[in-house]
Amino acid sequence: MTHDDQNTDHPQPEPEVLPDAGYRAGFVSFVGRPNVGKSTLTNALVGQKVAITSSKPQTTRKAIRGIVHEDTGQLIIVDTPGIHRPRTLLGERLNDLVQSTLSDVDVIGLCVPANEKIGPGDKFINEQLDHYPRAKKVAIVTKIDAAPRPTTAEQLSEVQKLREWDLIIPVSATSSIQLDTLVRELIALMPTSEPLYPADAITDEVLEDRIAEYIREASLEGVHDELPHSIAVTIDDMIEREDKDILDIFANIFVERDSQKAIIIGKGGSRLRDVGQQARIPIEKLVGKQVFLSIRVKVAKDWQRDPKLLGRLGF
Ligand SMILES: Nc1nc2c(ncn2[C@@H]2O[C@H](COP(=O)(O)OP(=O)(O)OP(=O)(O)O)[C@@H](O)[C@H]2O)c(=O)[nH]1
Repeated sequence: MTHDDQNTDHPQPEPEVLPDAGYRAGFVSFVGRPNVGKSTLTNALVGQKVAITSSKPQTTRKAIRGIVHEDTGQLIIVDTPGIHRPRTLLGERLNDLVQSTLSDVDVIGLCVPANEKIGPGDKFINEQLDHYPRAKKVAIVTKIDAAPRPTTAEQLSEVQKLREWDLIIPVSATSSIQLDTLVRELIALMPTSEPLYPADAITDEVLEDRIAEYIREASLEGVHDELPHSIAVTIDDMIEREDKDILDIFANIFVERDSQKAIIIGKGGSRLRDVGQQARIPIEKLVGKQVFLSIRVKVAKDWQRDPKLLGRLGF
């Protein structure tokens, strides 16, 4: 992460110790329309160390994406699958998850891109935030590298009209602008607390979940319409080979219909091979060794509406 504080030649006075200064730690969740840059921001804040930590999670929260450690405190970034109007049972469960997640966090950061006008989607999500009075609300204007300065300034004043914010801040995740400031300001909004995680913890998502997510991402490349919501990935087994430094991973891609299965597999299996190749890159990076990936595509009819199947697929 770059340091964007101004440097001067003068010796800096010691930072003033405020009466209530102390270590702060808490949970933040970034919400916003699809594509506004939530994942990119999370990754940039946590750093590229998409590491698996050996430490056991100390909470039961499922969706912790990353933990940022600073001298002043700890920022635990919790993932939400996005607030949307439920159409299926899956949608409802995801919304339940959002509800329980957001009811628990200390800060909610609404992400709005600098380079797109605020629309009904942003306003809908902003209104939903009223249901979480406990959380402090922060507006994050993302992607400022992609907008001329006056446009960003205009966006900041539009965002200001949405509600009383505890903080409004412009950032760019890809150009590392204002990321240190964002971390500092978010920590300042957290309650004083003991560290909630050990200093080497970066995420407590289990390895299998991350691997499944990479396969799901790769399987979504180039597909559209309703298919994305019909895909679920499970991992059956991960086995270290005894004779070689290779990890065998056996995964399933579940779809809802035969027609979708055909799309995922592609002509002569070509698409599925691409999915495997594409997914292997981040997975090998993650596990730090060569991976052999075996993916089977299975049809679980209407799994989004079937409570039993949903349970089996991890929802
Ligand atoms: N120029 C620019 N592009 C960015 C920035 N942050 C994210 N993007 C791009 O915006 C797109 C969406 O970013 P994501 O991080 O996937 O957005 P998201 O909000 O997590 O999207 P969902 O997962 O669909 O909710 C990607 O193509 C990113 O590369 C930024 O700071 N500057």
